[in-house]
Amino acid sequence: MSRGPFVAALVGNPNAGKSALFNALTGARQKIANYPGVTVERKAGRLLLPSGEPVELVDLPGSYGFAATSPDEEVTRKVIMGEQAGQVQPDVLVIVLDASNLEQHLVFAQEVLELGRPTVVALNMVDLAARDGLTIDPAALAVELGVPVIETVAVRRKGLVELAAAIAVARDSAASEAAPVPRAHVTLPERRLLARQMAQGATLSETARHRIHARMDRLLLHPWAGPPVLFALLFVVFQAVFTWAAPFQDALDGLASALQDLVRSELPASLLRDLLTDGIIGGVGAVIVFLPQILILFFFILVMEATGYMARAAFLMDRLMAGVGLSGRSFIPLLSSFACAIPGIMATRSITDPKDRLTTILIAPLMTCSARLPVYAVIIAAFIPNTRVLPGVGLQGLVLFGLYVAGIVGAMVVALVLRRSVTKGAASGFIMELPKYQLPTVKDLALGLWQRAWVFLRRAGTMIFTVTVVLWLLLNFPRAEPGKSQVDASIAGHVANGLAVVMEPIGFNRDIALALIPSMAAREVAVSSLATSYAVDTNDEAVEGRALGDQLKHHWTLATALAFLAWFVFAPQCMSTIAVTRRETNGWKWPGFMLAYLFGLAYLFAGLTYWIAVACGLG
Ligand SMILES: Nc1nc2c(ncn2[C@@H]2O[C@H](COP(=O)(O)OP(=O)(O)OP(=O)(O)O)[C@@H](O)[C@H]2O)c(=O)[nH]1
Ligand SMILES: [Mg+2]
Repeated sequence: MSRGPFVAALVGNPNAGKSALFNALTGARQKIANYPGVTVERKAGRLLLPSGEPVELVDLPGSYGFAATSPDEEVTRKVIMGEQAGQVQPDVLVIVLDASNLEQHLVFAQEVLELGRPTVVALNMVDLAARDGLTIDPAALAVELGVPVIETVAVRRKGLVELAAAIAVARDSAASEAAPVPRAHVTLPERRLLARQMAQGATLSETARHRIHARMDRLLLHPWAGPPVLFALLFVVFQAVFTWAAPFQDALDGLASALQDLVRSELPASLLRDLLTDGIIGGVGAVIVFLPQILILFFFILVMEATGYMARAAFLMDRLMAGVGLSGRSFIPLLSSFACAIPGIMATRSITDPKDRLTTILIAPLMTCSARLPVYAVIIAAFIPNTRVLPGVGLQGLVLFGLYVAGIVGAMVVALVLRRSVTKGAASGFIMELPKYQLPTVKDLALGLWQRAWVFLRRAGTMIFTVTVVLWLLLNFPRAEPGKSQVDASIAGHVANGLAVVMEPIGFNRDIALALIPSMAAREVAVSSLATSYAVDTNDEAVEGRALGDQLKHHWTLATALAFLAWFVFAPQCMSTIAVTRRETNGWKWPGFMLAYLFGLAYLFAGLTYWIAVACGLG
C-alpha cells in the first residue's frame, strides 16, 4: 500500500490548547489554507517523529461534540470521519484535554474514543491544574480511557517528545490492525456521568476551593448558559444605575438649587449674578448630579474586574467577536471605552494584528462612554415614565440598557462591514489566561471609585466649567432689545439658527443645535448647555426655578427626545477622541473617516427614530 505520510489530527474542546500544541510540535513547518468549499481554516504541518520520520499533523477547530452544528465543528466531525473533501482521514487521533477542566473535556473525548480509532491523549495544561491545587494521575486516566495519556504543557514545550513517541506507537498499531473496533455507544447524560466518575477517579488531590471555582467556570463559561448570565448581570447593573442613584441625585440637585437661591438673595440683580446662577451653578451643577450614577456603574465594573469575572466575560465574548471578524483581544479596549474612548483606544496597542486594531479603534466610540450617561439620564428621566415593566424591572433602566445595547450592536455591525471592506483581512487568534476567582478588597474598590469620582469632578471643574462659561457669554452677547429673545439675539443663537436648518429634518430644534456644538468638547456639556440656554431665555422667575427636566418637557416632543437619544448613540465623540485616534493611526485619514461615518450614522438613526416616532403619533 503506497500513500502519503501518516496523518495525525488534534481534536478536543475549544481552548484545550490544540493550536498551542500544534505550533509547538510543528514549528515553522506549517501550511494554512481553507478547506475546499468552507471558510474554516485548514492548518496542517509536519511533525518529525523521534525516528526522524515525518507525520502530517492537522489542527482541528475545537468542538463540544459530533452533533454540533457550527461550520467549524462540522469540519472537525467530517475530518475525523474521513468525509471532508481535501483531507485524508487521520490515522491517529490526538485528543487534547485541559487538565484543569478535566470533567468537561472528557465528555467529547469519550465520543471520539467510541470510534475505536488509534488514539493518544495529551493531558495538557497540567501547569494550570497544579497552580489550582489539582493533581491528576495520568496512569489512572490511561486505564480508564484505555489509551495512552501523556502530560503536556504546550506553552512550555513540556511533554512534546513523549507525545510524539506515543503517536509513533499508535501509528504502528494502526498499520497492523485491520479495522477500527468501535466501542459501545452511550448517550450524552451517561457520558457526562462517566466523565465525572473518570475525572474523580484520576484526581489524586483537589482543594475544596478548586472544586467550587471549577463549578463556577462550568456555568459562567458554558457556551449556552454563560452569555445569558452575562447579559442578566449587565441588565441588573443598568437597573441599579437608576434606582440606587435617585436619592443621592435628589440631594445633589437640592444642594445646587439652594446654592442658586443663596446667590440670588445675596447679590443684586446683574449679569454677574446671572453668570453665577445660570452659567456656573446651573450648568456645572446639571452635570455634577450624575456623579452617583457614574459611581454605581463603576462600582459594578470594578467588582467584575476584581473578582476575575471580567476576563471570563472577554473569554465568552471571544466567540461572538469572532463572528464579526474581531477577537477577544478587542474586548478589553472596547470595555474600557465604556468609561472613556481615550483609554480604550490607547489600550488597542495590545492588539498585534494591525487591521484588528484599526477596526477596534474605529468602533470604540460606539461604546457608550460615561460622559454620555448624564445626557441619556436627563432625557430618560424627563420623557420616559418611571413605571415598572415587570416586578423589579423599571422602564427607565430598560431604556438605558437598550441604548447601551444599541451602541454595542451598532459597533458589531460596523465591525462586520469594515472587516469585509476597508479593514479586510484574516481574523487573528486570541490568547488569554483566566485569572483565579477572588473576593474584591474594600480598599481597592474604594480607591478605584475615588479615582473615578476625581476624574469626573476634575472634568466638571475644568473643561465643562470653561465650556459652560464661554457658552454663557456667547448666549448673553450681544444683548437683546427688551422684550426680544436673548438667545435669538446672541452669537451662539445665530450659529445655532444656521445649524438648525440642517438639523430640522431629524426633529432637532434650535436649542439642540445649540447644545451639539459645545458637546464636541465634552459630552456632558450637552446637559449643561441646555440648562444654561433655557435659563438665559426665561425672564419669569417662577419658570426659571424649574428643573431642567421640566424645561425639556415644556420645549420638546417625545419624538424629538427619542431622536436626540439616538443621535447620541452614534454621534462622534469629543475632540479628544478624534485627537487620540489621529495620534494612534498616524494621520488624519482614519479620524476623518471616523468623524464622517459616525456623523452619517447619527443623522440617519436620529432621523429614522424621529420619523418613526412621528408616524406613531408621538410628535
Ligand atoms: N498555561 C498553559 N496555557 C496553555 C497551555 N496550552 C495552551 N495554553 C493556552 O491556552 C489558550 C488556548 O489555547 P489554544 O491552543 O488556542 O486552544 P485550542 O484548543 O486551539 O482552541 P480552539 O482553536 O478554540 O479550539 C491559549 O491562550 C494558550 O496559550 C498549557 O499547557 N499551559
Ligand atoms: Mg485552535
